Formats: sequence, structure tokens, C-alpha cells
Amino acid sequence: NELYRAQIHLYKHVYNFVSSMALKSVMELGIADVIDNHGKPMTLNELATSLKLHPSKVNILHRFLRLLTYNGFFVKTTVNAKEGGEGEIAYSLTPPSKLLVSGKSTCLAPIVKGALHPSSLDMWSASKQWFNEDKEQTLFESATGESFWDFLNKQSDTLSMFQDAMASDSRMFELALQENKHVFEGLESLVDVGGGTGGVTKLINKAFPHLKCTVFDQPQVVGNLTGTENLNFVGGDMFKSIPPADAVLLKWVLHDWNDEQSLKILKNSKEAISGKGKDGKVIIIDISIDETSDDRELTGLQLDYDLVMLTMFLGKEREKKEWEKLIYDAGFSSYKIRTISGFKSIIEVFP
Ligand SMILES: OCc1ccc2c(c1)OC[C@]1(O)c3cc4c(cc3O[C@H]21)OCO4
Repeated sequence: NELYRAQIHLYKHVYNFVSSMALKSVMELGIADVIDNHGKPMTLNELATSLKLHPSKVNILHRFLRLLTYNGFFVKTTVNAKEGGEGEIAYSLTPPSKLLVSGKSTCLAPIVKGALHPSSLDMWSASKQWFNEDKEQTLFESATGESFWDFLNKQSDTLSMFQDAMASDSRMFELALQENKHVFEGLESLVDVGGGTGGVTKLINKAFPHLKCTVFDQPQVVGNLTGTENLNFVGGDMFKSIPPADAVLLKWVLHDWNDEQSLKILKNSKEAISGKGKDGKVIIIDISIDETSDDRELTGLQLDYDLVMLTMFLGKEREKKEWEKLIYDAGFSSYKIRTISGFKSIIEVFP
């Protein structure tokens, strides 16, 4: 009956937060590390013992693992099956939960921790007031009275939590970089605008040791960071000016900003690459929403990010035609866009 099917769809979306929170709990308990260290499927009791859980928590752990197994984060196998006996259920990691194993370049636990921090969740209790107020501000500002950037910069632990999150996502870029080396070939200098602690720049510098790389971010972000021979940190304001280079890299930056602010950043980027008469370029790495895609999980993630950017930064995720308009409005003459592994695209923009 379609009425009950509608009710199931409605309630499923109401309780989507439960699987996010279960994932957060598993990340906090370090279950991926425990199973990875064990080296083979782990029974519930082995897991509970290793996690030093109180006996009353063993069944709770079982229920969490059941939901997360259903959602593709674990697989169940049977171990210790005696002759004709049942054996025991044991849990193994899957590719998504392997991304929570610490100490690897593919560890995304920091972004799970950051994105599910109360600062990203509590603000939603102010959504009604946000919609009804006549002020243009983020949901975060409506709820807390300060911008998310000010909140992050206020305490070192929140800033480092955010930077660890960005760095963890950047380490995933290594694969995409190998598949897109041609984008960086022939460059003598590159400035990574909004580069934070230099996660991506270090990867590029490793792949292209002769490329002079500059990490450009706010003074309080890069102030006390020291570079190496071909990688230096420069503090400044990308809305004022960007240090000159053959290429400007904007990875996961423009989606934080509305069209007016993004135009300003792109115009300053155009200034920065137009020195020395070289035909420089701007390299944008960001989400480009493909509404025609039939990959519902990919498009769903991209639309989730659009609301995260809207509510926290008054930013947005852009479709291809929106990128095109922004690029041409900023005075560039052409661009090349291609999806890179995962949910982002790489857009080369030429003056
Ligand atoms: O373009 C920048 C950019 C890129 C990704 C993310 C940003 C901003 O903020 C929202 C977000 O969901 C988030 C919020 C966080 C966090 C990490 C984190 O990852 C997500 O650590 C503390 O709070």
C-alpha cells in the first residue's frame, strides 16, 4: 500500500541521523583499528574484551554492529564452526570502514569526527528562527552568534580538529594526483590558496620536487608553520591579493563562498597567474554536481554537502553550468572539467 510505503520513506529519513551517530560511536571506539590489528574476523566477545567493555555493553555493541553491517561497514562470517556445530559470528572490515583505520594515508576518521562534532549538529535546533529572521547569515551564525570560521579560530583544539579533517581528506587526493599528473606538468610555481597546513601541497611537492609551492592561508593558520626548500608558507587575505605563481590551486575553497565572494577570489587568482606573460592557470578542485548522474549515492552526498556549505558558510556546491558562469564572469576565457576519483572534479581554468 503506497501510504505505508510513504510512511516507511518518511520515517527512514527521520532516523538517518541514527546511522550517522552509530558510525560516530564506532569511530570513537576505534573498532576499525581493533579489527585491523586482530588481522582476521573478530567475534563479538573478542571485540568487547579488546575494547574493555562492561558485560552490560556487549549486547549493545552487537546491536550497533548489526545496523552498521546492514549499512555496509562490516561483513559477518562464521568462525570456529565445529563438526556440525554452528560456529560463531565474526566481523570483518569493508572498504568504507577500512577508511577509519588510523595511521594510514586513507584514514578519514578525522573528517568523521569533525563533521559529526556538536558544532555541526547543534545549530540545527535554530533552523526555524533562521528561516524566519530577516538577516542574511548562516544557520551556524543564527544559532551561535558567530561565524564558523571565528568559532574554529577561537580555540586551538577546534582549529586543529578542522585542519586534521582537511588534511585527512587531502591525503586521499594522492590517488587523484597520480591520475591527473598532467595538470601540474610544466609548472614552475604554484600557490595553494586556502591550503591550511599544506596537506595537498606536500603531495604535489613530493610528485613534482622542482615545483616551487607556496601554501597561502590566513596568518593565524600558517603563522608558525615552517616550509622546506621548495615549499613555503605565506600568510595573507585571498580577498585582497594572492601571491603570484604559474598556477593557483583552489581545493575545497570556492564551495565555502557565495558567487560574489568566489568571483573576488577568482579575479585575484587571475591577477596572480597573469604575471611574467606566462599562460598560467587556475586549478579548482571541488564538487561539480551532475544532476544527470544515475549514481544516487554520489549525487545524494553532493547535495548533502550543498546544505552543509549553505548552513555553515553561506557557500554552495555548483553544477557544471554554474561553474561555467562563474569562470566566465571572472574574465577567464576557457576551462576544462573532469571528475576525479570520488565526489569531486578538477577544473582547469585558463585566462
Ligand atoms: O571547504 C572547507 C570544508 C570542507 C569540508 C567540511 C567543511 C569545510 O565544513 C563542514 C564539514 O562537515 C566539517 C566541519 C568540521 C570539521 C570538518 C568538516 O568537514 C566538512 O571539523 C570541525 O568541524
